[in-house]
Amino acid sequence: MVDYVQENNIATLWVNNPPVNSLSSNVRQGIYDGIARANDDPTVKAIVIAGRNRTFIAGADIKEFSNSDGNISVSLVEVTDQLENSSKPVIAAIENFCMGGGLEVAISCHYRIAHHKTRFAFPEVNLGILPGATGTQRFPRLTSLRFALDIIPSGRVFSAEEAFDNSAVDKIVDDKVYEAALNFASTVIDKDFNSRRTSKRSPPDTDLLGDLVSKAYVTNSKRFKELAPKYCIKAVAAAAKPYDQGLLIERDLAFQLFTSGQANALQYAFFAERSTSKWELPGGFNWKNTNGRPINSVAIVGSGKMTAGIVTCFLRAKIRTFVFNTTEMANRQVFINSMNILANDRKKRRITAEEYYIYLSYFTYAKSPKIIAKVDAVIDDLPQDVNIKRDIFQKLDRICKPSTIFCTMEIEKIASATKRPKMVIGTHFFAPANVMRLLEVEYGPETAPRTVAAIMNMGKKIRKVSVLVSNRTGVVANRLMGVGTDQAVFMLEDGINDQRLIDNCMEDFGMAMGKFKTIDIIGMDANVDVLRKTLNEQGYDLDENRNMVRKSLNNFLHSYTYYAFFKYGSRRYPLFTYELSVLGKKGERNGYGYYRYTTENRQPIYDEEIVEILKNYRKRMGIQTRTFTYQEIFERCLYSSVNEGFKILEEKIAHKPQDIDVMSLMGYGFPRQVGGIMKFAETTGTERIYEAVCRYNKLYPDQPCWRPSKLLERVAKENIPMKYWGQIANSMSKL
Ligand SMILES: CCC/C=C/C(=O)SCCNC(=O)CCNC(=O)[C@H](O)C(C)(C)COP(=O)([O-])OP(=O)([O-])OC[C@H]1O[C@@H](n2cnc3c(N)ncnc32)[C@H](O)[C@@H]1OP(=O)([O-])[O-]
Repeated sequence: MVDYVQENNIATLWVNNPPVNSLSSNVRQGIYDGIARANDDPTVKAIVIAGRNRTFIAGADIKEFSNSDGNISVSLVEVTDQLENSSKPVIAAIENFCMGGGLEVAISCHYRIAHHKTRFAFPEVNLGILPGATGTQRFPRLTSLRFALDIIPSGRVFSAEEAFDNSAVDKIVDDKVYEAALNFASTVIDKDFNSRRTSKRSPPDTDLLGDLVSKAYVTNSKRFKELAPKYCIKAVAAAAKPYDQGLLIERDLAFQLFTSGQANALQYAFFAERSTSKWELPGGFNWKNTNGRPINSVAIVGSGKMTAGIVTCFLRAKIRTFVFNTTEMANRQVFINSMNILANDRKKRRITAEEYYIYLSYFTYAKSPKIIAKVDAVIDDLPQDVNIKRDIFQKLDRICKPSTIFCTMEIEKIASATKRPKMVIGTHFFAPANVMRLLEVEYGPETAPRTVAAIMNMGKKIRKVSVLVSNRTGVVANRLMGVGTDQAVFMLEDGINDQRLIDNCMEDFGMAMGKFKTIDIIGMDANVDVLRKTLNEQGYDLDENRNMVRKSLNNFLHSYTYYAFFKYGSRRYPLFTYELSVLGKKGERNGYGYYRYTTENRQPIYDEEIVEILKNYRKRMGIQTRTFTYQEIFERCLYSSVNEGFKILEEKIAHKPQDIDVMSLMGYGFPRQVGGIMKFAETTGTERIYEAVCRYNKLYPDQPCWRPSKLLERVAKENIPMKYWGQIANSMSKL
């Protein structure tokens, strides 16, 4: 784990814990013992710490946080103290990743030499903790309170150049960082380095503490539903006190965070996100035993609202991207929109000017399908009309090379229209596609495992978190969270007069956005499309009925019969959203939805008109209004999604609870500090949720989302821990 190598009078401690040299207990012990050995050896004059596997140290081993193997070794605080107190100068040779505990190790050394491409960060805040191995006290002393208050509460990654500019490293090299560190070591042998002991210094800007702290509170306020950002600010502020006092404050805050449920949930989310790449298919094919061809070129067919967002994902990954539309104007518009997205990235310094031009050079127009004949994958962004889609894909099937994969949301309909059903797969991007990291990948009954492998790898290349699901109807993430949205609409219809009440309840819980704000952002049309599709599956045609009623009655909106047709069937549908869409409210896009929006300010504004529309609606529907408790709002919005999550598992649409959690986190802004909808179920207690689901099922028999999932029933009754839920679902007979 840590190799001790001596060359002449310099000892090197090589950290070797692949893949990212995390600071597991053995590594900590190895560094500690290595420093002691070098200090005891009179022939050693200086010590270098470097990392094997072409990286320095990416931080603590997160698995050990919740899963100690009983291996008692020294703590990281003991290691950092041991480093700083070394009687011989210690030089850190830093490259690739220097994060968390790794950065705490580096700043406890006396000198730091870094490769110019090194990425530095204190990502602890993202795991619900703080740099509690003296990092909050040493870092501001080495750099400044200003820089520490920027870096530690945000967890943002910073470059070697920024590290140098802020005195966090002493030298940057373009090549061979270890050799540079050895050379550097030979220049400091026998020199006094007492002033290099970080804890002995004071931050250079303590006089500005008040202003800097206020600024940090404002900058990070959006994340204050999580405890860690606030605690990080408090801990860094304590660095203005004498070191020992600051350290006590750091320890106290670190302990409080470590034992909070949030830290546990955030660490769970870290691994859940990574676990989605370990996909598995029912026949035993999986990410390990299946190779897919690399996707080096794609064609995006169509020009919808999301096209430019999708295109930029590929451009940023330097994948040759063809945009295929039959009109030059449509192609041009996609180019302009993609250029605007990248220009914004450049303005916000997410990419450099050079990268901007390089990325754009990967864009190509295609007016004729022949131009895209040789692409590795075609991505469908055509209008929702299946006949148009089938027609175009039939043509592409004749033109494209045999290995071209077709990605569409209508897998079975496109597969049956082509002679390559094995090469047809579903990809669902979430809007805005250039921002949202979730990619839902759906396999159909005929999709080949190699096609799955190719598209899952493509997802990684375009920096998406890809979740593999089996194809049923519609987007799984929408199904998961959509049931909760329907509940919100029903409660509004049944008596809540203020949409903010439900939105606030969800936002207080930590959701990035309330239910009605989400409907507005997604757009009324998209929501009504889902309703239209659901009704189609039940044999109803929303528009057909609308036309029918229109013909027979002048104003169908006043038609009681029309609504009664759906309401008094066996199932209730969230028709109020439909009513608003018919009234011309399209959501945030046209400024009118459940809220109002102005062109200057896209923030939702409460709209009293909704109450009037609601009153008329209720009258026509014959709804007797009633009051709702906060608890009922909370339970109906969230427990309905939990029940749906269990159904998605038992129907074998998703493979494991982590996949469902990632969909809720990355597709719908579920609070990361709760871990995801399934982790929420575990924390709340499945027994409690099952009891509520049964209660609502009795109260609302016209809402099938309350039929209790068999899997939920079993895990609740037998009190089965979450780690077995996927296994049990897979052993249940297919529904
Ligand atoms: C008292 C205070 C103590 C100190 C606390 C801290 O240091 S807190 C700060 C702690 N540090 C952090 O928060 C940094 C967390 N790490 C990262 O942000 C990224 O991994 C990366 C930027 C280092 C590399 O990105 P990349 O896209 O090149 O690679 P990738 O992300 O795909 O990971 C590759 C594999 O390594 C695994 N693994 C990675 N890190 C850890 C870890 N620390 N531990 C365990 N495992 C870890 C990861 O699961 C994956 O395993 P798999 O699935 O192949 O079995």
